[in-house]
Amino acid sequence: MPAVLEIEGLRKTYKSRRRGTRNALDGFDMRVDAGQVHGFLGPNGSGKTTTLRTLLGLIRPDGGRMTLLGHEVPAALPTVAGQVGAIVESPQFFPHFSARDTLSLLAGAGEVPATRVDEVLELVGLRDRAGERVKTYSLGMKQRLAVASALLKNPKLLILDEPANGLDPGGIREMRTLMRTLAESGMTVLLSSHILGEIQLICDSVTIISLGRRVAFGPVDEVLAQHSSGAVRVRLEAVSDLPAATEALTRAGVRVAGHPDHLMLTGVDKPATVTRLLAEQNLYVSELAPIAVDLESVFLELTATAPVPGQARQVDESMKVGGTGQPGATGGGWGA
Ligand SMILES: Nc1ncnc2c1ncn2[C@@H]1O[C@H](COP(=O)(O)OP(=O)(O)OP(=O)(O)O)[C@@H](O)[C@H]1O
Repeated sequence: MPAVLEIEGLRKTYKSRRRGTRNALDGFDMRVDAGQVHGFLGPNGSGKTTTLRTLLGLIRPDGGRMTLLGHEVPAALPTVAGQVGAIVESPQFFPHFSARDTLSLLAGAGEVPATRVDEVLELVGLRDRAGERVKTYSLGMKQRLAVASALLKNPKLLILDEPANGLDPGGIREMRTLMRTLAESGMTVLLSSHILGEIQLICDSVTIISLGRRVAFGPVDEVLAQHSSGAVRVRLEAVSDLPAATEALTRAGVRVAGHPDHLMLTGVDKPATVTRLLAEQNLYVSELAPIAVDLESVFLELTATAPVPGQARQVDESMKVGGTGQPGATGGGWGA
């Protein structure tokens, strides 16, 4: 599958006399294949927006290589810009314009056929409110308008920073359907989001960034499998057999945690071994279920951002160069 977006060893340091020096990107790598919906995940301050802004030529990197649609950027941005739609920061719209006026203006400026305006209004679910002024729109409706504006040129690659921001549950579901529809039509979608359940449902593949470096990437299923704990829940036909099963499994080197009506096993390579071990003792399994790990737990583990009772974690202190925090001491943070 060809890469629509490739980043190798991207580095960016922000320097400010007042705020000091900060490594936002520290040799970051990324690859997004054609036709995929790709999730870009990372804690606050981990470098997502810096990556996207650098790709779009809004920030100059300190090192590394980037390609969009097979062309080196930023040099080839004038060539590829027409094939990339992006919302990286909340766009500002004229409050007294309607969605249709706004999109017609943008279509005219971008030499997009006027008929495309109604197509994108329909796609993002704004058709019925398209004639009303933007200032009367809810946050979610403005978000839909932003997506519509990025879709106007029917881009090959659509980059969206937090597209579900401000959407209600129905809107989030519609956005999910829209992303999938776009991917099925051949468009590649790169979206950053903090709604990990949503990413797990929508995305084919993900990149997780922490402290300006890639800490996981690949198809969602593979990332989950790589970080699966190997935990298995076992129920027996007779609950009274659980102590005997615990003894047999422990003797065989399996770690067992007992519960009133089941056992939790960890460190099991092949669940079939458990069935065999127990059957040899005339103990019969009624359920053997691997415990699925979700993207949220993988994310919290890899970025070290799981909440710690009694501690208010601070945002990305660890990234300050020459400051009190040391790289890797903590992950990024969710706080203010
Ligand atoms: N213009 C800037 N000047 C100085 N530091 C900056 C600037 N922009 C970003 N940074 C710093 O670079 C780091 C990465 O920021 P970035 O906005 O890329 O993170 P992010 O992953 O998009 O975070 P969030 O999820 O909160 O949007 C942070 O420490 C941030 O404070």
